Amino acid sequence: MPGLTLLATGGTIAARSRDGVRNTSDGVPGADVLDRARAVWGFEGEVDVRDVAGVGSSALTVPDVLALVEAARAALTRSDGVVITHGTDTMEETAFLLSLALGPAPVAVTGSQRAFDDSAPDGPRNLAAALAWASDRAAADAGVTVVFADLVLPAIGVHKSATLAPEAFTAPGRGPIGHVDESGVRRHAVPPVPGPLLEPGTTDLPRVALVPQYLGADEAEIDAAVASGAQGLVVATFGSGNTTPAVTSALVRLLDRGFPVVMSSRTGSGAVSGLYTGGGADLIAAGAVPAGDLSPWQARLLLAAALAPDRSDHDWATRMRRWLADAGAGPRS
Ligand SMILES: NC(=O)C[C@H](N)C(=O)O
Repeated sequence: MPGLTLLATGGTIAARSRDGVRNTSDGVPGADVLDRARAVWGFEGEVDVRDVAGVGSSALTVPDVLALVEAARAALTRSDGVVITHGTDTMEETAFLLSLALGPAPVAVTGSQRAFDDSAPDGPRNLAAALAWASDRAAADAGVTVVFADLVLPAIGVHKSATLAPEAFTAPGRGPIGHVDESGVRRHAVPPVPGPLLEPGTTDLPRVALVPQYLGADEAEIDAAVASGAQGLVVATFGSGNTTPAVTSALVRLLDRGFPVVMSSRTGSGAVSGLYTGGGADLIAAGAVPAGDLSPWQARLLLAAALAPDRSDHDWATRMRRWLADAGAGPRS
């Protein structure tokens, strides 16, 4: 059995530049990226390389990522662990979908902020670290992680927090759970790893809208989301879970007719709650589900997975609350 499978999807780690502009849709194959990474710390383990896509991550769709999930699922039957190279722009969403589908399987996602042909690239070291992590016992039950800039971050809660800096990812309140550098692999925390929520073979997810809060927001985006066929809605609230009076009223009306509404905060750190009347308290009283410390983007995918078709149990809210509790993002009932 080969040690690892590398699934290459493109992104800046494979991109070449011309006149200062990067092209992520005409990148180098995974084998070339792997060669450079092997040179960093002399990784000699066996790696089965598969090029599954060759695009910037902003061009990926949910069905594309669900196809990647299936490729990772198949790879896990042939190898001890999976490493995925991926653009950084949507890495936090892909890593989260992988964790919703695969639970505790050892999958490390990485990429770079600098192009393959940069004179001081960060990609080879990031991939070297991901290979070292995924082939180490420490990764065996840690689930999906993002390995980047020497840090090992859990997929749940990971967030791209810098546009260009090589230290591109954080997971406030949740990570890093480990480090990989010249001294080797160190794991110093056990992340909560809920069991899979997505059924094997899922090829698409129901449409879920994301509605942002901003000074003076009214119900226009909510109306547009419902009119466009959304089957659920995540509101990126102010602070600890608040919304404008107009948005609170519109969401309570939706909840009263059984429309799924989930709360997440636009702050980037900490959990949402029902602390204030006129906002979070009213939404939770009407049946909105608070998504703990999940970002609006990860909460959107969680709701979509909880609403996914072909489930015998149709209670999306129960499924979400159970998963959130197992993820350390909600109360245990
Ligand atoms: N650093 C990167 O990989 C950004 C790139 N635009 C991508 O997400 O594919």
